[in-house]
Amino acid sequence: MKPILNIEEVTRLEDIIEREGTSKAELMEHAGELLASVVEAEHPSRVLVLTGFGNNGGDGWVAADILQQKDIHVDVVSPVDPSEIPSALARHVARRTAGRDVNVVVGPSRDELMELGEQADVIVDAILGTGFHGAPRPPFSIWIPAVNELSSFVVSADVPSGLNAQTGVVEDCCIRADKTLTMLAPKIGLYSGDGPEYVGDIQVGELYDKLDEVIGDVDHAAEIVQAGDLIDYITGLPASIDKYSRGSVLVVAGSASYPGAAMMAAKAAARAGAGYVAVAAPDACANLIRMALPSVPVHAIPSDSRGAFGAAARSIVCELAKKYDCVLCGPGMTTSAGCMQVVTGLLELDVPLVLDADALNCLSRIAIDGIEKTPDMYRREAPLIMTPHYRELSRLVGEEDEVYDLGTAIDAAQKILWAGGSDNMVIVCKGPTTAVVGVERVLIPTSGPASLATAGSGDVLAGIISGTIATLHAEVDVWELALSYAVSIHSYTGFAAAAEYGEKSVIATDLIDYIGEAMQLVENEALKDLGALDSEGE
Ligand SMILES: NC(=O)C1=CN([C@@H]2O[C@H](COP(=O)(O)OP(=O)(O)OC[C@H]3O[C@@H](n4cnc5c(N)ncnc54)[C@H](OP(=O)(O)O)[C@@H]3O)[C@@H](O)[C@H]2O)[C@@H](O)CC1
Ligand SMILES: [K+]
Repeated sequence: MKPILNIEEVTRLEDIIEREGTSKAELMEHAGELLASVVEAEHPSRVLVLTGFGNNGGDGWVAADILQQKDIHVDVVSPVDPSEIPSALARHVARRTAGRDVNVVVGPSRDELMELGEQADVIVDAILGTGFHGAPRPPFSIWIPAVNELSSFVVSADVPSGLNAQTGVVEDCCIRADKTLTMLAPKIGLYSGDGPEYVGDIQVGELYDKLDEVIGDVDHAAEIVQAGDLIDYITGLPASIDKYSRGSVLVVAGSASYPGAAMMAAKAAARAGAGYVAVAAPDACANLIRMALPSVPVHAIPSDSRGAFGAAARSIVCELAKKYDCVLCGPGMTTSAGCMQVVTGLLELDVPLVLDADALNCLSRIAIDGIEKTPDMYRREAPLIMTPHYRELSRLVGEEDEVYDLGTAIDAAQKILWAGGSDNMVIVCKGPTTAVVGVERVLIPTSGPASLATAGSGDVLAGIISGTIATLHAEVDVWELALSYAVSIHSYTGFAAAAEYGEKSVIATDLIDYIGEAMQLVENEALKDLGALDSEGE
C-alpha cells in the first residue's frame, strides 16, 4: 500500500525531511532532475516549460536546465523576469537557468505561446502546484486553455495547474496532463473531485531516499491498494465443497417499482462466488424476479399497498436471514415504513450485513439529524458494511446539501465509524474515486472507468461485496482489504465491459457477466505485483 497525503501533511513531511538534513532547495533539485528524466523518456527534440511564481515553477526551471544540457531545445515561459520571481528558491534556480542556453520568453501573448507549444514535442506544466488556490488568475487563465488546445504530450509537475491539490476541485480551467509527476507522495486532490479527469498517469517522484523512515511520522489521508496487497483474499474453490459451504447470501431487496435492482444484486453475488444465493422480495415483485433468475430461490414477503415491504416483513425476513453467511439489504427497496423495520431488525442479528442504497436512506430517515448521533442504532458485533455513494453519505451524517470530495467523504465516514467504534464496520464511499474506510485505515482500491457511472452499477457492486464476504465466511483479518478486493473486481468488470461494448455503451447488466473475467484479471495483477507472473501473464 502507498500513502496519499493531505497538503498540510506534505508540508509537515518537508519540514521533517529538512530537520533530517535535506534542505528544500535540495528537494527542488531532485524534483527537477526527476521531471527532466520523465520528459526525456518521451524522446523529445524540443520542449516547452511553463513556469509560475512559486516553487512549482522552480521544479520546471531546474528541469529546463538539465534538458538543455542534453542537447534538447528548451523554451521556458515565465510570467515575469527571472529576477522578479517572488519565491527566493525558485528565483535562484530561474536566474541560474536563464544564465545558460535556454530560450527564456517573458509574458508571451497567447499567439506567441501557441506557436511555441505547436513546435514542442513535450510541454512541462510547472505553473502552479500545492500553493495554488481559487481559480487561476491571468496570465495563467490564458495559458492553461491554450495548452489544452495543443496536441503535445503534457507532463505536470506535482499537480496539474488549476487543480486544487487538496480538494481536487477545478474552478475555472486546468491543465489536462498526460502524466503527473507528483513529488514525495501523491496528494489527495489527484484522486478527488475533478482530479481523475485531469491527472493522466500518476507517477510518484521519489525525492528522498529515506522516505520510509519518516513517512510514518505524518498522518496519511489514505493508502493506495496495490494488487499484491489483495492476495490473501483471492481464493480458488477447494476440491470438496458443496453449495452451502461455498457461502450463502440472502438479498433483501426490490419493490414493485424496482425489481431489477434485486435481480442484479443477486446475480452479481452468485457470479462473485457464493454457492447459494436467495432473494427476499415483496410479493408484489417476487414472481418477476423468479422468472428472471431461475437459479435463485425467491421468498415472497408480504407487501404494503405500494409494493414495498409491509408491516409483517421484519419478523419473516429476520427469521430467514439468520441462516445465511451474509445478508445484503437495500437495492431497489424504497424507504417504506416496512423497509425501515426490516433494516433495524437485520442490524440486531448476529450475521454479516451489507447495507446499500435504500437501506442507508432508511437509516438517514430514522436518525433525521445524522446517524452518528445515535450510534446504538448501528453498533453491533457482527460485520457491518455500508456502501453509500457520496450523496447517500452526506444524508447519513445529516449534511444533505453538502457536496463531498474524497477528503470530506472520508471525514464523514470516519465520523460514523468512530461513533460506532467497531473493527468489523467498514464504509465503502462510492464516488469518482471509491474509498474503503475502516476504523483503522482508509484504502483506495483501483478505480474503474467512467462507464461504471451507470444506473444499477451500485447494485452490482453490492452483490459482488456480499458474494465475496460469503465466500470468505468470517475469516477476514483486514476487512478493508477484503472489500478493496470486491471493489477492484467491480472496477475490472468496467474495463472488460468497456472493451467489449465501448465506454459509453456499457449498462449495469453487462458488468455482471464480466465478474468471472474481472476476478481473473485482479488475480493476474496481484501475481504480477508479487513477481509470480511476468508482464505477459506467463
Ligand atoms: N516546499 C518544498 O519543499 C518543495 C516543493 N516543491 C514544489 O513546490 C510546489 C509548491 O510551491 P509553492 O508553495 O511555492 O506554491 P506554488 O504552487 O508554486 O504556487 C505559489 C504561487 O502561486 C500563486 N497563486 C496561488 N493561487 C493562484 C491563482 N489562483 N492564480 C495565480 N497564481 C496563484 C501564489 O501567489 P499568492 O496567492 O501567494 O499571491 C504564489 O506566487 C510544489 O507543488 C512542488 O512542485 C518541490 O520542489 C519539492 C520541494
Ligand atoms: K503544475
